[in-house]
Amino acid sequence: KQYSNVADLPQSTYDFVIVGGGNAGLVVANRLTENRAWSVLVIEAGPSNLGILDEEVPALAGTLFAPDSPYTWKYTVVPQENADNRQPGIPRGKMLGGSTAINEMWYTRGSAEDFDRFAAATGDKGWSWDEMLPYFLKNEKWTEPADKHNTTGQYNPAAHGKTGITAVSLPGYAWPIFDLVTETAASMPDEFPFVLDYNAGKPIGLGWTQTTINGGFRDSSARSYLAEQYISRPNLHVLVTAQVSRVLPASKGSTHFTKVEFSQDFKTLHTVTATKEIVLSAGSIATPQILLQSGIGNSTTLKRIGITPLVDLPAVGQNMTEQPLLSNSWFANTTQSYESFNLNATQMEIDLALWNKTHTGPLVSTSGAQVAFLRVPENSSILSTFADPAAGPNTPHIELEFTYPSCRCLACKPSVPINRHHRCSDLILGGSVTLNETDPSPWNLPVIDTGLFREEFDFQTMVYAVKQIFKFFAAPVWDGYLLQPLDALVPALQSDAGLEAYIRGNVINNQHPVGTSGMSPKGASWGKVTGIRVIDASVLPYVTSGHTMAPTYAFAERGADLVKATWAHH
Ligand SMILES: Cc1cc2nc3c(=O)[nH]c(=O)nc-3n(C[C@H](O)[C@H](O)[C@H](O)COP(=O)(O)OP(=O)(O)OC[C@H]3O[C@@H](n4cnc5c(N)ncnc54)[C@H](O)[C@@H]3O)c2cc1C
Repeated sequence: KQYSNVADLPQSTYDFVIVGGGNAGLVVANRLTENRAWSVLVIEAGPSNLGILDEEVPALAGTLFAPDSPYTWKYTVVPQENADNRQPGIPRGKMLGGSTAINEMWYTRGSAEDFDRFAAATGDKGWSWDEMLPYFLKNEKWTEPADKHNTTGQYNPAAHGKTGITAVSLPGYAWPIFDLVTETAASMPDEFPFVLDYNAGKPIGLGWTQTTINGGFRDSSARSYLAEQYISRPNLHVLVTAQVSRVLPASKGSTHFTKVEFSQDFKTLHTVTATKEIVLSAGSIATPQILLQSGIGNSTTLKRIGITPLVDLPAVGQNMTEQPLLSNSWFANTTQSYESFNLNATQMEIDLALWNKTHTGPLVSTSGAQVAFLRVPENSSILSTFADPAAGPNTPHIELEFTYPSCRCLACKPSVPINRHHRCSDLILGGSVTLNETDPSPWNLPVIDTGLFREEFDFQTMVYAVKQIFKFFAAPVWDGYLLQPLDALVPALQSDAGLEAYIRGNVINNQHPVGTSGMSPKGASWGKVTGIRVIDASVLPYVTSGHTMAPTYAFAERGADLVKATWAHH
């Protein structure tokens, strides 16, 4: 049952208390309450997802993570010295479903090598590709696209789960650029080979995007793992609009944690007790923030800001890896575009009426339907100068997202630009989440550094990637369709200096931070606490070579199994 007022909660002691009702948290809540003898409380800072139209309609996602959205945390990053000291945003979902309720729904698992590297880093082969694949399948319910088109040759059925909980489907509306992208790739097969299914372990190539869309609706973790048949379980309580400040030890100075402290008005503090475990699933920014506020982190820093250290664990909040993202836009000679409904109220009414009636049409689309996962060439000077940060030879360095013709800024209104994102999916080492030292109040936002382009490999790879995009769109297929580049891109096409300035002046974060509570090697002797487990994207030791929702689902499925195994006989 869902509660919005703490006074209505029927109990103050649960077997498990889960902090954060997002991607991972709701998987864990669902799986633990399969055991009817266990009681579970989820505490979520944001509101319920129900009744929010933008959360239902895939194409309206952009409003959910816009800076003025009520459904995101207002995190900012420190000036990024390798990106013209700009401070690109890093939104995170703040409602039931967490970031799966506001994200762009791309379902990408990463490469098999990414997971084998997790297994090597942790000494736990349970995180390897072969052992994680059953968890991907357990999460996934392969679903036909909204337009029910024939999907033969667009994915590998053998790689997908049919009976899981979260819907995954292929694009459900045919945009005109599909054929142009396919034709261009076919004319450059060495550089843009076709990949039937980038989720089968070897993602390199250009193929069709898979997304968590169910019959035209976004399928967030709230819509799937908290569907009516689950939220109605008597042993599952979900409290919304309640923000957790700390986890508290069983007794003063103890490293066994049993209580969760939270508030609904940022004045009155409440606590609930977990008799078995507290599961922290507040995401890559908030989970380390809560740990630090609770005295788990770098003891020296904690003491300096007046927090009593309980466990010295300097890695908390450190080792963030993220991905740089850059949009490159040209004007296009078409009226069939995202822009038609973004900027034209009448068109939006027509498209929304269609969506309401049939759950089909352009609004079932997320940002793109085709994607290329690529490596910089093995003989390039980049790879001879820098160590290859990828997990292996079948792991991409670059992702090119071919988005629909769109324009999200009014300045572009008279024309219709085609908008392509791409980003390096390599590692940025050294991003961090730390407490605000001048005011470490638990209700304050933490200090975030995503370390954009701190690694020169990332920058050089971005240069290479943009040049590949220029080559792709110079193909004759685009004549007559593609018009001039947007003004910002013009200098980039003219000189290397112009390209560098353009990249540094426009790169942003890709919303995939991980590693801030990264897993230690199995059996590590340091930083031990009992009573708390972290299950969310923050535990991934490195970012995968793709987006982070699918890995988080799979990690949460395995995480839930590990919790179950611990308490199987209690
Ligand atoms: C705008 C955007 C677009 C993205 N696009 C994609 C995409 O297309 N494909 C993809 O794979 N990935 C995408 N991602 C990334 C992906 O969604 C996240 O990596 C993943 O969902 C994170 O899961 P999580 O469980 O760690 O955290 P979240 O899903 O963010 O869940 C954390 C939850 O904890 C709650 N919380 C936080 N602090 C507290 C507190 N103190 N007390 C109580 N509750 C708290 C939050 O409100 C939230 O509900 C995107 C992310 C964003 C933000």
